[in-house]
Amino acid sequence: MTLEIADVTKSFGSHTAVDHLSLTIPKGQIYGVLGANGAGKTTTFRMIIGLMKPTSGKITYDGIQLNERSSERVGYLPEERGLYPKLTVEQQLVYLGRLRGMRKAAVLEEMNQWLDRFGIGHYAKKKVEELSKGNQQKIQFIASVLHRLELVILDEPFSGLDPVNVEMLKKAVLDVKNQGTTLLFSSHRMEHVEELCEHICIMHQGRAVASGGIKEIKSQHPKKYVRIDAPYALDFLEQMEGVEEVDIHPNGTRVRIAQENVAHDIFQCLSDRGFVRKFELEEPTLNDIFIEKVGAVNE
Ligand SMILES: Nc1ncnc2c1ncn2[C@@H]1O[C@H](COP(=O)(O)OP(=O)(O)OP(=O)(O)O)[C@@H](O)[C@H]1O
Repeated sequence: MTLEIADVTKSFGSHTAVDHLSLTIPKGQIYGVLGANGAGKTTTFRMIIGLMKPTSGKITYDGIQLNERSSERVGYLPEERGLYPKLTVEQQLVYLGRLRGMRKAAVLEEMNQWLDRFGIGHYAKKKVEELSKGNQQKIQFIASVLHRLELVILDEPFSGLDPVNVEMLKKAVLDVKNQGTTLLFSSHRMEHVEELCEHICIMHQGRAVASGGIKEIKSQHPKKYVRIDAPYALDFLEQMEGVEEVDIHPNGTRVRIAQENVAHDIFQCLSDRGFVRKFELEEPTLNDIFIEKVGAVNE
């Protein structure tokens, strides 16, 4: 019981936006799609909700092929905001809820709970255009989860939100997941993905350059890092065999090593020199893996 993207390609003329993409999105989880601008995330989402047809390949949910009617079965927060500026928040949400067969009273009940939770209960009668960008984003989120559909797709849900609202939305996403919904979301920000997801895909030029469980992806990544804080110069590290990069920060030094046993050699050298405040072998972060696979993210 999963969302399955099988060998999907989407071309626009001679440009291939999604290139033989295969992904399995497990049910009941939060799945993160990472990628730089133009990687093909939005195009993939549009195909899942049936706004676009794949040029080739198949997308199935619970074994059933998705089509133009799929948008009724999938909650969607689009990247470009899709609210009617002249409607009030209440009119907007009642309209969207009714489209999917919800009764007005049920919409209002859900809406009021969400608005209160987001600290904007008093905005129900305000026009969407009167709300700040961040608050419009919250309304857009409510619109995508209001009907409690099994699958919800959030395209860049955290963009434009301040850190307090990012945290608020992250908790909301987790609660929606805990009620049994499968969520698929995209982001440029690794830390959001790393915190929320068990499974991810890193997209680059329409292809999945890495996909699967975060733990497995990390364990397949042989590069390791050592974080060191010692009260003496660490320049000598750069000359050591197996040391690939030394990043010196005011609150510690981070060293990329070719494999784990180089950490033993470093530790030996450090203890010959004296006291070490901190020595820690770290897994690569998603950011490290992303940069290695794709290059730096341009935001
Ligand atoms: N309707 C379209 N017609 C032509 N080209 C398109 C169309 N939609 C997307 N593309 C192209 O497909 C590529 C992938 O775009 P897409 O919007 O899927 O990327 P993205 O990963 O969502 O990027 P971003 O993070 O900037 O939103 C881009 O090169 C884009 O210009």
